[in-house]
Amino acid sequence: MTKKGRSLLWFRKGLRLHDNPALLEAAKDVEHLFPVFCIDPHFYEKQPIGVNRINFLFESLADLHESLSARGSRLLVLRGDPKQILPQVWKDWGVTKLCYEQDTEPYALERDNEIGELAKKAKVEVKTFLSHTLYDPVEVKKAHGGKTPETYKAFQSAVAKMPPPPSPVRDAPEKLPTIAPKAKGAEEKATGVPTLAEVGYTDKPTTSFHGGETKALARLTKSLEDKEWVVQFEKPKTSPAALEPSTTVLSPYMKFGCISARLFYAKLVQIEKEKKKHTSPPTSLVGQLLWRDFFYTVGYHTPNFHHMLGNPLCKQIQWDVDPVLYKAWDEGRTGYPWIDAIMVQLQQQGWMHHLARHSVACFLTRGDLYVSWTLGRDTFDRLLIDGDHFVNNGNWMWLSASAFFSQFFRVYSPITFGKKYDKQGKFIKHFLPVLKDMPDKYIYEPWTAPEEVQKKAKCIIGKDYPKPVVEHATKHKDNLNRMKSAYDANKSPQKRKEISDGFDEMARAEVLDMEADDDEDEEK
Ligand SMILES: Cc1cc2nc3c(=O)[nH]c(=O)nc-3n(C[C@H](O)[C@H](O)[C@H](O)COP(=O)(O)OP(=O)(O)OC[C@H]3O[C@@H](n4cnc5c(N)ncnc54)[C@H](O)[C@@H]3O)c2cc1C
Repeated sequence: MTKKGRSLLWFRKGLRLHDNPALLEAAKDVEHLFPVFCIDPHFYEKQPIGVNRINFLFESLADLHESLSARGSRLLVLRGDPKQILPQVWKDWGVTKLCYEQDTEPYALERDNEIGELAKKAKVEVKTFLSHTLYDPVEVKKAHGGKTPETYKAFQSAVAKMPPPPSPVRDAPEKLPTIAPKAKGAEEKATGVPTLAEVGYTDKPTTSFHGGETKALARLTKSLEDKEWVVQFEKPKTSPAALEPSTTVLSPYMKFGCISARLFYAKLVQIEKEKKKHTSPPTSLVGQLLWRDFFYTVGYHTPNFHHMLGNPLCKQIQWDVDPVLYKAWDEGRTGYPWIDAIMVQLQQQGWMHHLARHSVACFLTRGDLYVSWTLGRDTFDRLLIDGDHFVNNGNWMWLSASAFFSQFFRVYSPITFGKKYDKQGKFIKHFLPVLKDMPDKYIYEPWTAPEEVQKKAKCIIGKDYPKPVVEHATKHKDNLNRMKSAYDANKSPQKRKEISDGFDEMARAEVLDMEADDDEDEEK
């Protein structure tokens, strides 16, 4: 049988050849296959993305290009708005079928709807596949009696009624159809990936985590090597202060789809079966994957999930608009070494442990600074290499006690929490070398060190390292009262509306534009 059609495989997330149903479909029974990635200005012009994250993406694309090349194909990197460039290339290349993995983020839904319409007009067949999550959010809602599961428990009981997550599909064939040799402009586009400079970045990446399916699979294998560690994994028992990460650091690979969630899940379930005795959700590793799916499900079904205003799940809270405090937090200058070291880790590595994220998110919002969670979300979105729409928004709402979690009186101390894991403050000294000679006794509260000690440590507080921007002991108590009033107000629809109406979105935007002019929470 001679193969005739030409298909276009559009990579967006899902930057992998394993467990990629869209790829299998695109490669099936066609003469030529065009694997395409569009560098969409939407993602890096409208909102700044840190150099570590964009570099991680480019490394992932380069890896994909290599793996495709080994199979006789290549990655065609196009630049521009996919709504404009895809119709152009499918016309130029005579494409008859368009395949891609579904993306449920709001921007992607709108974009893909428009592209679907354009394809229909051009008589290009469209085939899409759900392979970024374990479960289909639409099916989960159905299993929950047509209601959105708004708690992890509700999500668990919904998925318990569903068939288990689909097994990963087979790997890409060893030989893929070639791109059509004379397709207009295709050869020039097959140059792989632009350099950082070409897309306007002057800084060099600083993270030690590198993108790509090859690295992702190696990391998965290494993470699961010690089966005892896997079956005994309990997230709250892993250390946020470990310099060698105490969890898998697979999140950036999951974000870009360099690793399949279904493959990760299948491997965990296999190990659990083999070992018999194992920890359980929510704290086990399987539990971590379910958290991800939970946020994807609830986020998909909640309008304005990424805003406070117009978001039915989110408590309306009159957060302070304080550019000075926000910037101090964003730049790691709060004067609390535990908080600042984590923020420096974010800038340098683009990744922090989950409980470290808890600490800084609580500090920015209800704990200390009383600044809006959406500002913290934006900082994370800019700097995290795993910055993920649903997971980031969901966790920020959680930590600010705006949704999902309501025990706002349980506040992380910026002084004692880190100490439980790292008495000597090795983590702090690593990320804040200015404090490296500060005696252990003062490392979490250097402003309490006598002048002589500060001099000896060559770190004068207020000069070499900032004084605390707020006094935790008093501020967190004031904030508790404010949170209590906010929670009371949210019980009345009228008062809730008054808070929303009074919240100044413009002031919030100005903060973003401005150029630098007792302990434990519920742990997951
Ligand atoms: C304020 C805040 C913001 C966050 N923003 C993000 C984000 O933008 N992107 C992101 O991937 N994670 C985010 N997290 C969740 C979590 O901190 C990271 O997923 C985790 O620390 C990644 O490290 P790991 O891969 O070693 O996790 P592991 O513990 O090894 O877990 C395995 C996988 O499970 C998933 N996972 C783990 N914890 C969570 C969780 N709480 N919610 C959802 N999925 C989870 C991740 O895909 C992770 O790779 C955020 C947490 C907080 C508190």
